[in-house]
Amino acid sequence: MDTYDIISRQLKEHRQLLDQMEQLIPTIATIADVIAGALRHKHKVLLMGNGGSASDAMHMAGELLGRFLLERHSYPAIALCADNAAMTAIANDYGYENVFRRQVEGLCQGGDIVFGISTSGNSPNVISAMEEAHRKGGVTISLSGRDGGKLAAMTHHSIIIPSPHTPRIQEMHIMVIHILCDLIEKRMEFG
Ligand SMILES: O=C(CO)[C@@H](O)[C@H](O)[C@H](O)[C@H](O)COP(=O)(O)O
Ligand SMILES: [Zn+2]
Repeated sequence: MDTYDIISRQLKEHRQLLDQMEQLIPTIATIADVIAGALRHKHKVLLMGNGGSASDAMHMAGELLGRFLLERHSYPAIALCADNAAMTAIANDYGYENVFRRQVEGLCQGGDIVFGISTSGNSPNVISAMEEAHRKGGVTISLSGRDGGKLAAMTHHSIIIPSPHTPRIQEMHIMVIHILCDLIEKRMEFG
């Protein structure tokens, strides 16, 4: 396959997947309502993911804490993957599987949103953190891909991107995150 074909195939995969996103509109709207409802009741959002999904978690936390498009007050959000000292200490002392679980144990209060991002839906550290979130009374939301894995099956609200390709799943995840931030901001500021 030549370079043109490689690029063209990836653009086509992206376009075809984008066309399938319409079916997720009701779920995206519900999740935006759930997050805005929690923020209105003074709860916070805890986010997590590995690799590219760690970037997505930090990206979303930044949009909520800073702003998306509107001038407004800050919404409380913490990307659990962003604290290098906590991540390395917990990984070193308790194992990588517990890097998010331990932070959820310390930070999550009943009604908080716990938002996990995993393309496979099977990253053990995200799944373990979601189990802890349920114990603490958190409301769990997942973004995944493929068949959703264990993560989609266990979270209260779930969006599964119907693709087997990790990069394509991640491209749709960031789009969903931007749409969520837009809806959350509008619901928070305009009701
Ligand atoms: O960004 C990419 C691939 O596009 C990678 O960094 C990828 O996020 C990592 O391999 C992750 O460890 C994959 O974990 P997950 O999405 O299955 O939870
Ligand atoms: Zn990536």
